[in-house]
Amino acid sequence: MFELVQKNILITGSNGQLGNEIKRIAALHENNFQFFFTDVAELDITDQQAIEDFIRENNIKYIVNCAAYTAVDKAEDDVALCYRINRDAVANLGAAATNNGAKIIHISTDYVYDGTASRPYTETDAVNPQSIYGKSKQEGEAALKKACPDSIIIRTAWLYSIFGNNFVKTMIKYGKERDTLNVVADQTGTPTNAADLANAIIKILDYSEANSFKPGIFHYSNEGVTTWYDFTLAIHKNAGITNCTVNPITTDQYPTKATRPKYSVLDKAKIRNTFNITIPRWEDSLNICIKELLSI
Ligand SMILES: NC(=O)C1=CN([C@@H]2O[C@H](COP(=O)(O)OP(=O)(O)OC[C@H]3O[C@@H](n4cnc5c(N)ncnc54)[C@H](O)[C@@H]3O)[C@@H](O)[C@H]2O)C=CC1
Repeated sequence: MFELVQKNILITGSNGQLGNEIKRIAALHENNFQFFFTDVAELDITDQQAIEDFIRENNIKYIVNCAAYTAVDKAEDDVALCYRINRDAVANLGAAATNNGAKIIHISTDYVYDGTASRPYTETDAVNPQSIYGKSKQEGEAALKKACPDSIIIRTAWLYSIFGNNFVKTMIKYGKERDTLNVVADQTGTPTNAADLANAIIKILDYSEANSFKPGIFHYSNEGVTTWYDFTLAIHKNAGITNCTVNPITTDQYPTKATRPKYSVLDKAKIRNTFNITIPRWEDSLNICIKELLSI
């Protein structure tokens, strides 16, 4: 008789934007997968022994690492902790996965690039991070590949969600409170609705079960290109905010501790073609998120 074997999946950092979005859709996939949702209180990824024990005791087959140190500017001063979470803990996860025959899907960032390109980055382009956060994530990728060659690394960008704090929520808040707002117009990239990335991750898990695990680096953001300024205009339009004038400014006019890439559009042909994933445009996904935010 055919026996359905559920595969156990550990989601780390599940109280964050991406982790919460995976939680939301997990129920639809419980026939194939049993999810173990954890965050730092239940499972601190810097605790190597705890990670080893958890993976072994729960017979984990896949780890989706959504845990990270994500405070980009704060990281410039909080260097040791940033590296502990974004590099050393990722190496530990990799070692624990290898020791226990598990596979990893790890999330990385467009900040591994220096942003000097003038065409979309492909996964084979040289990395050259310009911030502590970017460096820590890039070194995390390298440490993971060494500790667990059977890993998928997804570089994403400009993540937002109905959960947590993010640019979309902040611009809605400021748009309601202020008459004018200055937003950087010379940084180009693509926003990513974390719900879309969560769907892509589930699709990769399904694919891995049905076919084979395809290790490597992959890009994922929504489709299209924008700047923070144009993104803000779209946010306000979708949210029905009409009383706030948004002024375009340059990066020099808005200094931040951490250097951001000027250009970080990601080429996504590899993830689309490998896993047969359809990627929504950023305008459509923004519309969906804001509709949901306004209904809460
Ligand atoms: N937010 C963004 O704009 C972007 C994020 N990314 C990457 O995407 C991934 C997901 O990001 P978000 O969901 O936005 O992050 P988030 O900041 O919303 O969530 C991160 C989660 O990790 C948890 N965490 C931190 N330290 C931990 C530890 N030692 N043990 C266990 N959990 C710990 C936090 O409690 C939090 O719930 C991260 O790898 C991030 O670097 C990549 C590009 C852009």
